[in-house]
Amino acid sequence: MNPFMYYNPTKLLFGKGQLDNLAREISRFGNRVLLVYGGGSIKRNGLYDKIIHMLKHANIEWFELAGVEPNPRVTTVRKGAEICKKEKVDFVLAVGGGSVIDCTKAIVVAAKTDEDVWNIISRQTRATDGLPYGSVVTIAGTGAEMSLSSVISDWEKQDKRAWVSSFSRAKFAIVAPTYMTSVPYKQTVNGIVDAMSHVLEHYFNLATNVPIQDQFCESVLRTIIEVAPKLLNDLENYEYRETIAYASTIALSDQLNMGFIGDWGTHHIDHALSAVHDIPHGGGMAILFPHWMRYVLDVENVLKFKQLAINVFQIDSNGKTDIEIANEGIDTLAQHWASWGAPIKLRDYQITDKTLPLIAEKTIETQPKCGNFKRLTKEDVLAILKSSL
Ligand SMILES: NC(=O)c1ccc[n+]([C@@H]2O[C@H](COP(=O)([O-])OP(=O)(O)OC[C@H]3O[C@@H](n4cnc5c(N)ncnc54)[C@H](O)[C@@H]3O)[C@@H](O)[C@H]2O)c1
Repeated sequence: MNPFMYYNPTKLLFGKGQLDNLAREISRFGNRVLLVYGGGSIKRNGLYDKIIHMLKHANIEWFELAGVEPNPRVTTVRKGAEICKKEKVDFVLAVGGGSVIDCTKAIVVAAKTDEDVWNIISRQTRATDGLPYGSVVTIAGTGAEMSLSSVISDWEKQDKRAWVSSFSRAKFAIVAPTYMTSVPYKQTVNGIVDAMSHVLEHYFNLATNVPIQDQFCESVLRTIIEVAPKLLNDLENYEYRETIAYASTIALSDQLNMGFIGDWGTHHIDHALSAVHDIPHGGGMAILFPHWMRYVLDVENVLKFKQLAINVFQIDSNGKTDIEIANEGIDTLAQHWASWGAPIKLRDYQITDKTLPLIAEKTIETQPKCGNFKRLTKEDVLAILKSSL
């Protein structure tokens, strides 16, 4: 493995009752709070009322930014930053999923500069300061609560960018499976696929001597595969929600990938795809990942695919070539996702071959070094997209 430094100071409060610590955690940093949330699911499941009650009780003044879009827009980030500046907000609280958390990561840096935040998101300049923020996570999948990264779209330019800053690290994350029982079936599937795709992105790396990291990844994948169908048959089951939520958080907390960088090429393709078509991230990953695997599999890297097939998908290797075993593993992954109801082809989102060259162009334009396990050219990206139709 490569030498590494691990530093993740986000305080994680996980599970039943942890929400009760919210006001205490906020009060360590401020008492004028911007509450950021999405389309209103937190009002329907009672979380909003509970949080407002806690803020009032702790004499914390709050302002609100509601309506953060799935695939959050830079225009919404600007709105949030304006509220922070005008109301002298000293802490931002994200309540929701990856979209709300990502939007908050951008708001906190935008609130501390007069520069347009897109310059930071598009990596023309770096953030130099940021307000502190925390999150209450209401949907499992992205793991955005423990990660530095944020993904923001400029819808007018059809541009979606992943960016990082040391100021986008949360002070705390409260992961609340209790409030995840209201997540609808389709979004639950998207989240499960997203968490698995993060683990798979780590798994496909070029480092040598990473047996512990490999087995961490394999055990998370095996557990998700075992629990996901149970959860999908019983959406209100707390224990299944808890397991998937923990898998999702750990998948992007940098604990599975110490000592190497994973591939991430498929994520880059999906960012360009959803910049053009505004589809859910988990849905895009479900379509793209098996096709990326089939495209990059070759005799030089087959052993990693074979290891995945045997250790995670329990493929019987008797009498089969390495390539056959690897392909059976890929097919089994795709079958699991399809059987859970994940989309399997781009046409499931009414996407045709018309926009594929543009998506390939955007992928490489925003990420010239696309993929680490296998570096992809624009032609490679186009071929993967075509096979995903
Ligand atoms: N920052 C990162 O590290 C990272 C990683 C992966 C993906 N992302 C980004 O995150 C975004 C997707 O986030 P997401 O998958 O968490 O979904 P999301 O935040 O977009 O939410 C999806 C939907 O679920 C609803 N929802 C959320 N919680 C709910 C609940 N408890 N009950 C009922 N409905 C609920 C929301 O209102 C929304 O309509 C994408 O923009 C993606 O690019 C970020």
